[in-house]
Amino acid sequence: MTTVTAFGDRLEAAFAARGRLCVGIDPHAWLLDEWRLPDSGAGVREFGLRVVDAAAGRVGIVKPQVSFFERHGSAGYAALERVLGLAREAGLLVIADVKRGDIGSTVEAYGQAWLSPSSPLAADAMTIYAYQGLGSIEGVMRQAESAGAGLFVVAATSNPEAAAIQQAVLQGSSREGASVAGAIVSGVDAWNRGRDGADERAFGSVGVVLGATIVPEEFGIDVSSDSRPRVPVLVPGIGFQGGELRDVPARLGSLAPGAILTDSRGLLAAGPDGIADAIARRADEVGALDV
Ligand SMILES: O=C(O)c1cc(=O)[nH]c(=O)n1[C@@H]1O[C@H](COP(=O)(O)O)[C@@H](O)[C@H]1O
Repeated sequence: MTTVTAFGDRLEAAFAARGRLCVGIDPHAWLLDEWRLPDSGAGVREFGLRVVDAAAGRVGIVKPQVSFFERHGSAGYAALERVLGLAREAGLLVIADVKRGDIGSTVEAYGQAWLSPSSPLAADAMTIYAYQGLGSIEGVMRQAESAGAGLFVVAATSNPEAAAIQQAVLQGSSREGASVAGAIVSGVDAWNRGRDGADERAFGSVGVVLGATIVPEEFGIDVSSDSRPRVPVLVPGIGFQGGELRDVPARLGSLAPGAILTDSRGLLAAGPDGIADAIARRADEVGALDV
């Protein structure tokens, strides 16, 4: 039987080696234009490969947003397979930003697509939704664990229109009275604490997504209690969406040590000639944060 290294342990190693900046790979049509690349499968492939090249050795984590590849159908998927493969060969931890969610058996099929080591789309982690109930993601959490992969469950997002749903209060369950976002974070935390060897681990393998533009406490998320293993927290929304890097540590409070600061357009807009320097500068800024 082959042993797998837990995603939380691999994340800890990535933090130690390269810090906590994550480079988003989001080939928007306007960025392809600025990068003088065609808006096609070949264009997103070239874009993705160049971003991976610039990220390798400067950061430890990348996050391809698959929607921009899906726009080009099978050619986009072929491009994505290459980008995922190159990123993993370069030693980067790859978070596939796929945002999947459904009944349990279907989520597990998504898990096979994105987390199974034998899949052509294999990544180290994927983003998911638990809006069909925390129970609907239990199977994929187990699947991720056996593959040594990670999951990031969307909890409180960076877009302003999300608050009405994510701040809503649960009724008629064991988490009665908790907000949707709060229940997701505490559910993930409880899952990580219940794993074998949890006591020795710095980080769990299931994380949450909390936008840099929001204040977690306003979403009913407890940021005062220190939990171990720590919950990895994917933090998007810096720069283009108005989130400030310097606000993140105080806002995340006790969750801050798990923070993965992710930036897409704020780096990609530097263009093909400026991307490597932009990544290096942002990595220094992230490294200077008190988390
Ligand atoms: O899960 C995500 O990464 C995510 C969650 C969220 O709350 N907000 C959010 O913007 N994202 C993703 O993070 C990236 C943000 O892109 P930039 O605003 O260009 O840095 C996009 O790929 C979004 O899909």
